[in-house]
Amino acid sequence: MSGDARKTAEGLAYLSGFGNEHGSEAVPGALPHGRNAPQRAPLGLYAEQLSGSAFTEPRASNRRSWLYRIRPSAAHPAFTRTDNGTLRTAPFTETVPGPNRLRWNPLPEPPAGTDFLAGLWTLGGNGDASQRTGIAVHLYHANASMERVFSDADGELLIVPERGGLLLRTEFGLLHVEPGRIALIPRGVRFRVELLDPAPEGGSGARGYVCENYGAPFQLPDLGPIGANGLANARDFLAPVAAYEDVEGPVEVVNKFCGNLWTATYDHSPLDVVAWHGNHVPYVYDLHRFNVIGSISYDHPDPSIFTVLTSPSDTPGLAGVDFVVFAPRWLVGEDTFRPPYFHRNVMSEYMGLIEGAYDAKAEGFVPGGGSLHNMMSAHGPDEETFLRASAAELEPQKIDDGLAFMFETRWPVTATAQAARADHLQRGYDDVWKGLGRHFRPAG
Ligand SMILES: O=C(O)Cc1cc(O)ccc1O
Ligand SMILES: [Fe+2]
Repeated sequence: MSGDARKTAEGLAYLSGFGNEHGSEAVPGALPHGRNAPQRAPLGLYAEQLSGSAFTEPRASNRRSWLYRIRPSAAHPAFTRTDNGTLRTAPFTETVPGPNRLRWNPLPEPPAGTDFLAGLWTLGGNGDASQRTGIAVHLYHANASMERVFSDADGELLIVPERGGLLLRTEFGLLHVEPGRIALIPRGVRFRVELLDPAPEGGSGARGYVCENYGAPFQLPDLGPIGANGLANARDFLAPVAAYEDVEGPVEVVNKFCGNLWTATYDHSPLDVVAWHGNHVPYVYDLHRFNVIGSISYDHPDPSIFTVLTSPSDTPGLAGVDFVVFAPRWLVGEDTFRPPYFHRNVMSEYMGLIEGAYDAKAEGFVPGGGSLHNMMSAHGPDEETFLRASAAELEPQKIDDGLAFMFETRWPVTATAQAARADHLQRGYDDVWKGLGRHFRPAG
């Protein structure tokens, strides 16, 4: 194992900037200059391109990286099928998509020895992985570090921890992510997840959410009249510096391909990239860096103003999925009902809670849980929130007691069978709106 690969999460070095042409070498001289594929790559390494877009996609959306590695990725035996566990993939056909509002409590405790991959539990999703459209919503609960290596050919992985820190050992280097931060692993990039804190505060194991995005890679949203700065600033996305494992010996590598898990035992670690350059790279981002923009006059703005990352579709403004964060902010709206409004949305909304509480729900929406409000399903503040906000004194108010997020997607989300039948599915969620009675007084 190289010195770099043995680093802990503390003191990791990063490269700042989203979408940049980054480059890094763990050993001086490992990264070639002036060409990608010299006749003999430096230090006896193999040169290999990893393409995240078609070769011919427009420059603005073209993604690839060049990796300089001890062994070429091609040097591996055949993959064989292995158990998919609780992982499911689009098209989702185990249930029919429904108009009912659904809400779940956190996942139950997994058996001892559950690593991140085994701990992935699919809630639902849309589209078709082999057509590269749509998303899957997964939750994870793990209590063991991975010893195997994983890569996902079906899509990129947006990891949103809710409990416990993770060290991600990727082909590109090491990333540290913890609750309040997110990680983005591009399609096809191999990585291993190690738990930094086996007994985090509030419970055992590491928990969180994953958006598996089969569609166009996440990018920063356009800012329009907001201007050149704001929301998630590009420089706050951090890519790793090169760090490699020089390990000879059996390593299990699991590959998710068109919905199934495939396994092969390599005779070396595939995390053996000594240098790399390119823009198809993993990132971490601290959600506390999000520059929240909102109304300073009246009305509650649409939550698109809170978009951190968007996966665009062929129709401008219509995202395959938006990742939206409800971060601490001031509310100052005058003569305004300040919490999220009642609404029906053509987009479908999966929401999760990283910590604290969410301003539309007084109770029942808990960290590690989640809610699904599918296309056109009516939702909004629960009764208690409605009554409180309708009567509130409209002083400037700091909302800083929680961190919630939303995966908002253009297609309805179909639940998996395990999600539709789960014990931790809350029965009676509709009741949170039941008491909203009539206040209509025609005479004013
Ligand atoms: O349903 C939700 O809580 C998410 C949401 C938040 C908001 O501020 C406005 C609209 C919306 O869908
Ligand atoms: Fe909503």
